[in-house]
Order: sequence, then structure tokens, then C-alpha cells
Amino acid sequence: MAVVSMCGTAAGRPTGTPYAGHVTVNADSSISDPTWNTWRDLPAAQQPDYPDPAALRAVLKELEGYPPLVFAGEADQLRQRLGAVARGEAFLLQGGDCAEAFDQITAEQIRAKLKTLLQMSAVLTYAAAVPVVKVGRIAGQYSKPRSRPDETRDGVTLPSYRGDSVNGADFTAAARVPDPERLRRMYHSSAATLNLVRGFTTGGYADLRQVHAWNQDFVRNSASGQRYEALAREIDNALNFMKACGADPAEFHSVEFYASHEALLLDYETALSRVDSRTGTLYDVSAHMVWIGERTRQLDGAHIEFASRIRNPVGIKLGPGTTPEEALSYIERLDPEREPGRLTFITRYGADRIRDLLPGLVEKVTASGAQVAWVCDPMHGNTFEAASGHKTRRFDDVLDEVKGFFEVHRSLGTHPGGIHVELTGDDVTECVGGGDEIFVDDLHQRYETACDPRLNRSQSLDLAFLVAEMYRAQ
Ligand SMILES: O=C[C@H](O)[C@H](O)COP(=O)(O)O
Ligand SMILES: C=C(OP(=O)(O)O)C(=O)O
Repeated sequence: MAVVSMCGTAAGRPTGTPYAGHVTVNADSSISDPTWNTWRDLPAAQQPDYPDPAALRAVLKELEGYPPLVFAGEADQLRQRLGAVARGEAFLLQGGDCAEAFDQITAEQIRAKLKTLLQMSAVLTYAAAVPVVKVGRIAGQYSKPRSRPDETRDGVTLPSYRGDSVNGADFTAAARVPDPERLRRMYHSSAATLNLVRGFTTGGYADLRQVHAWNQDFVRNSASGQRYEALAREIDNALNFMKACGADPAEFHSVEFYASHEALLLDYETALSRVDSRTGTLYDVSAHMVWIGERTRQLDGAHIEFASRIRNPVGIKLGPGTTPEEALSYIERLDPEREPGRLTFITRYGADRIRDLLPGLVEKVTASGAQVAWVCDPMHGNTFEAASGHKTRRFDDVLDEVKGFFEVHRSLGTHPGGIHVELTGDDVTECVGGGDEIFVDDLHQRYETACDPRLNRSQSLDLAFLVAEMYRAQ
């Protein structure tokens, strides 16, 4: 950071300028303050129906007084990094769980996720020779939009699970009641996760000299681990060479790593928004970057209105139904200044549709003069239900969508800016395929996701190697 190199942000500031991380605690802007609450007049999709509004208000009031989880200056720094992505000078790697879960906040789990992202980033940086902007779906990814409000099992129908920030995954009537206390837990869980991530990323663990250590538990029994090990040896040689030449820059010893999640629960996001005293503008200090999902991106809806009010870099998920005109309207609403890095379009069309649908969108946006970052989410358009009932994805489809993404950008001369993937550092069996192949019959073995299927570590590394090849060929 600034999760990252928080210390870097503060230490390097010129004398006399306010600390980049400074935010005014938003004491006056109660949750009914009209200045920042224009979204409340608009339809808000996918919000929980809390049975006790007074309990909700009490929790939100308390959250409004809590310290920010990230600083405005860190969000600005990420916006600059994403500006480089939009200009074609860097590549975004955004990944993490589909849904974080309160009972999975352990040092081991967080380290495994981070390790996977660091390994993928090392592969991309070295093999594709491109700076990689690293953003986790982490420390706040607790809320899930759902296709259906209810779920039926064996003739019993209950409200859908909407993420640990809303209700419980257990299939009981009691667990499925939305509970505002979970918002408080979301804040504390995010804080605990961020704290550890900050420690890992700046405390030596992310030092490039650790490229082998990230792989230690993995190399022996995995083809992708062995391939990674060979690359790590090359990186080592390069580092030794540079050191012998007298170059050992600080960038090799810690990484910038940012946190992001879907801004789904607008009450929570608003309670975690603060006015930045440097600029008088509003930042959502629950994450460096937030995105608006495919199910909540209505132009006249509350989520887009909320996103238009905050200064953070913002992503929008765009599914196959997106028209070029809609895309231009998002630019008008969210990026009127045409600031590279402010807006990221995360397309999630599905492998079978990306080659047909993406070109029209990219052409129109490019012709408008806007410079958005184009990012491919190859997960959400490629989900299907296996005969066993498990929701899954084929690694080959994921790969094919990324290939289509690169093909389209190559043919238009635009920049394929990054990937957005659901992954975990654990050895789960949720997506089929990959070098260490998972078969449909294996899915039940370690199917642990709280919502959608994630790539495991080996599949994630496979993907990184293949994306690096595509990028180099580009
Ligand atoms: O992660 C994304 C969505 O929340 C998820 O795909 C919705 O899943 P559903 O279609 O099972 O509701
Ligand atoms: C819900 C998600 O995706 P989408 O909005 O693209 O369906 C997600 O990324 O968690």
C-alpha cells in the first residue's frame, strides 16, 4: 500500500504539504447528510432488507466514526498507477476470493493469497517485461450480488446468501436474516486483513529476493511450480547481476499492493466515506479502489450515483448486454475530466462472445477520446453447473476469453490493460482443467468457496505464464 508503502507515502511528502493520508473524520456528514447521499433518492439494487432499521442506523453511526481503512493519498497513488495502465504503460493484476469469509481470516490464508498474487506478478513482470499494478480483491470483498433473491433446497426456500457482510451461508432461516452487526464485523475483518497485508508487503516478505521462498511449499509436486522455479532462478541471476553493478533499488524490497472490493452495500460504503481535507472531496476509505458490479450498474441507479461522488479509482463490470452508448454515458458520469486511471472497464462477456462484442465497445470509447483502462474478467461469463451440482468454470474457457481480449485489442491497436480473476492460494478443486488438471469428478474434494469457483494456485500460475506469453506477443 501504500498498503503498501504507507511509509513511503508519508515519508516522501514535501514539507508544508498536508500528509497525503490525511482525511477529515466525516463528523458532520451523518448518514442523512444530503451532500454525500444523493444516491439515497435513487433505486438501489441488491440491498439487504434489514428487519430492524434502528439497529442498522446504530451500526452505521458507529462506523462513521471509525478510522479510515485506507488513506485518500493512497487511493490517489493507485489512480496514478491505473493511469499508466490506461496509457498502455503498465498491466493490472486484480485478484482474490469471489467472497471473503469471516472464518477464513487466518495468517495462513492471507499469506497464501498474497503469495499467489506475488508469484503471478513476478511471472508477468519478468516474462512480459511490463510493470504490474497489484490489486487484491481483499480486505472488504464480503458482499455478493445474487441472481435470485431466494434459494430452494429439498423443497425448502430461504433467502439467498449475500455474503458474510449481510447474512450467514448456513441453510437455516435464522442464518439467512440480514444482520447489521455483520457490517461492524466486515470493518474489523477488513482492518485485520489489511494490517497483515501491510506487514507482508513492506516487512521483507515481498522482497524480490524471496521469489524462491514464495514457491517453497509448491515446487516439488506441481508442474506450474517447477516452471515458476526456473523463472525464479532467472530473476535471481538478474538481481545478482544488478547488485554486482551497484543497483539495488528500494522497489526490489517491498511492493505496492492495493485493496479493492465491489461497492455493493451503499450504507456501508457511505459510512466509510470521508472528506479529504486537502481537496474537500469525498473518498471511500474502505478500499483504494471499488468497482460497481454487472447487476448494479444501472445508469439511473444509486450505485453509479455513489461512484460519481467519490474520488477513488472506480471500476465497472460490463457484461455482454452493455451497449457502446452506455459505456460512453459511464464515462460522462464517472470521468467527466477524462483522467486516465479514474475509470476501469472490466469486461466479463464469456469466451464465446468477447470476440464479437468487445470490438464495438472499444472502438466507440476510443473514438470518444476517453482513456479508460481495459481489463478482462474471464471468470464471470464462463460459469456453469456441473452434473454434481457444483458451480464451476473451465480453465480453457477462462484462457480463451483472455485470448479473445488480447486479439481484439491487438486488432484495434489498443492496450489490453489487465486481468481481474477470482483465485485463492489454497489447493482447492473448484475450476476444472489447468496443467495439474482438475476433473469434474474431483470438484467435491476441496470445494470451499463461499460463492463462485476460484482458480487454485497452480491454475493461477498457469494463467500468469500464458498471459505473459500473450502480452509479449502483443
Ligand atoms: O460473484 C458474482 C456473483 O455474486 C455471483 O456470480 C452470483 O451468483 P448467482 O448467480 O449464483 O447468484
Ligand atoms: C459479482 C461479481 O461480478 P459481476 O458483477 O461481474 O457479476 C464479482 O466480481 O464478484
